[in-house]
Amino acid sequence: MSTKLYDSIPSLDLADFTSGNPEKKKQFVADLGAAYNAIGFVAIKNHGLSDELTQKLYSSIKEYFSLPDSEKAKDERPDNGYQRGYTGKGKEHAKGRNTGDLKEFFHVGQEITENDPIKEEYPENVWPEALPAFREVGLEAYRTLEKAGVNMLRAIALYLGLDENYFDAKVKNGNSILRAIHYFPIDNPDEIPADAVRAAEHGDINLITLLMGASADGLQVLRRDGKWIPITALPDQIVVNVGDMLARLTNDKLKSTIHRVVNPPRELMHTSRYSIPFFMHPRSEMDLSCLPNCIDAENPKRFEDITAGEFLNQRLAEIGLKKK
Ligand SMILES: O=C(O)CCC(=O)C(=O)O
Ligand SMILES: [Fe+2]
Repeated sequence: MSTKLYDSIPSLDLADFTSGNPEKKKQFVADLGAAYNAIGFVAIKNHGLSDELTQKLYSSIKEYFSLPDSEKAKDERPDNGYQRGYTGKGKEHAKGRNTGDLKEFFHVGQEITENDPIKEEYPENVWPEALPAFREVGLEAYRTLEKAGVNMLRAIALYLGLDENYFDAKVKNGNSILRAIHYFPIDNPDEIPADAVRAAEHGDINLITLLMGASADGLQVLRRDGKWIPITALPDQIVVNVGDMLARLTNDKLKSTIHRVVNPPRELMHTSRYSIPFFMHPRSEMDLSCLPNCIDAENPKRFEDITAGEFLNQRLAEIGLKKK
């Protein structure tokens, strides 16, 4: 079967799925499935994030990353695999590489407000002392993106022939992470390793990723024919892509598309780039074994059975954030 090759990623309106019109909802599911089959990425509007919240979040993370590195280092938590707080420049590398990416980032994790034993599993969030306003805006963005993610997973469930609410309980109080990234300025490009890039090619670990700020230049996705396609999303859109956990669950029916962030031209290496992905993770106990209806003679089972928690730990070691 040949699939259509996309020159850009398709745009969809999440309101078509949520507004209660059955025809539009059905079309959204069909379009999403086709796009995920072919390229693994879509741009979404009506995701629930207001311009105001987006602006506030960006201005506070810009302020944070402008602090001296020694100040930000106080927010590092290596003992939990950097799953909360700050991660310093060059610490993370893509799986299969040793050269660190040219980025620093800050993680916000799930805050459990009800009686759920999973609270014990999660490290406390870290809130930068110098930036008290960050907490409220960070958590509001977290909850908004989580809600949009639940709706995307409902559409994905329908596409897969599952119950619409298949993922709901699995992601409730899940281990999702909001990651604010700063691709820092490089004053002298000769001083960095020759093969260092902003984000080397990789697949995301989680179920799906919802990416704010993908409109800035640099993000590219690897098309099935081996060509790199630049992502062009409008400012009011977020980009939503399939991660490795969903690829495993669906036995690659939905593929985790490899992507990267390339360096700007040499004369622009002294400029910053910011982006904020939300990595949607389920609870650690979720079984990622391939769904039986995604396995057949043409598609034999490709992945070993594993839980989400085990898979995450394996991957954190492979990218340099957790000791092996
Ligand atoms: O910065 C971006 O646009 C993408 C970042 C990314 O792919 C990631 O952090 O996994
Ligand atoms: Fe990514």
